Amino acid sequence: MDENLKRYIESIPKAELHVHIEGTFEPELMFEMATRNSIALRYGSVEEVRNAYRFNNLQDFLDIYYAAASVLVHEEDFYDLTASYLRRALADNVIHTEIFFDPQTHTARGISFSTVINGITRAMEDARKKWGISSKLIMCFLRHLSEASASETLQSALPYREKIIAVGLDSSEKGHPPGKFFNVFNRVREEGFFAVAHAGEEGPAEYVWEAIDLLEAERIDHGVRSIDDPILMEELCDREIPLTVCPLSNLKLKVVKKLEELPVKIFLDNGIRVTLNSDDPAYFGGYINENYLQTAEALGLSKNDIFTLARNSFMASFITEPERSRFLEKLHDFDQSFS
Ligand SMILES: Nc1ncnc2[nH]cnc12
Ligand SMILES: [Zn+2]
Repeated sequence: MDENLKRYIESIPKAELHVHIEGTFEPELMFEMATRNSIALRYGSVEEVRNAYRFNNLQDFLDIYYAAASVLVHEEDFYDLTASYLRRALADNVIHTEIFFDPQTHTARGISFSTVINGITRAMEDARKKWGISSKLIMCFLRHLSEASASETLQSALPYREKIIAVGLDSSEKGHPPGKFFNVFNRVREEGFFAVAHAGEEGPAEYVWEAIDLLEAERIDHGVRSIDDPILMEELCDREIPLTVCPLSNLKLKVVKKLEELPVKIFLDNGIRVTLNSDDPAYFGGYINENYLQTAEALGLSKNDIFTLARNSFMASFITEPERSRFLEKLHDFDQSFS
């Protein structure tokens, strides 16, 4: 790739809107925590762990991802995990990030909700003070579990409502349509949270319709299957509903055979607020800049496309309007002074 474009991608200020904190768990840190918490891992070395990261679909990945999370026990573990992601994101010039966490993965093994959320949010606060990185937290319900379990999780979250900006839906998509969570998402919105949902990753465009019409999701995570439905594409454009696309994730989970198949350029050219994100960077071989670089290379994206993607990331984020103006100003200043 052109050196100038590479430098532009690497240095442009951007927001990350789709990253699972449990998916940033690097094998080195996993071993360190397994040792300090006296938990046996089923792998003997970091290399063995990395070798196991070959997936044929979303479920293959989720099985390993949930197993690895069992090493996270104490508030300090959640703190360290979050701090190390934030440090890494900053190196990619992420100035704002909206982080997912999956409380049910932890509460199901007897870890309290407070341990998880206090560790994560303390690291977010410290990173803001130390490094100036802005962040927000999104709680996800695991869609392979019941709506009743999601409701219980929402109840546990209410004492921490000030720490959570939005509620989402993740895990195994096929066979678990958004409509399964219709009632709990009504409560999510009544309680004042924004709603988001993973949809149209492995599941059909119909699930994207359900997410926007039944759950009233304000942002769709992945959403790449929207390409199959021109009326849905128009709807996403008209209602300004952003998509948080995760290219390396889609490649590693075989949602696409090669990055050239990703409809990112088509979404851009149709005025859809598409953004690029890393999803589970420790598992998929790259943080956000690597996702931008490989996508730009595969799709022949221009500097102007990159600017639009970065601008979309701020337009699609759940920040206040003064914060958005401040970030957009930074973006424009960067673009003006880049040479
Ligand atoms: N790509 C993904 N899809 C659904 N659930 C997830 N949890 C973590 N990564 C995910
Ligand atoms: Zn995801």
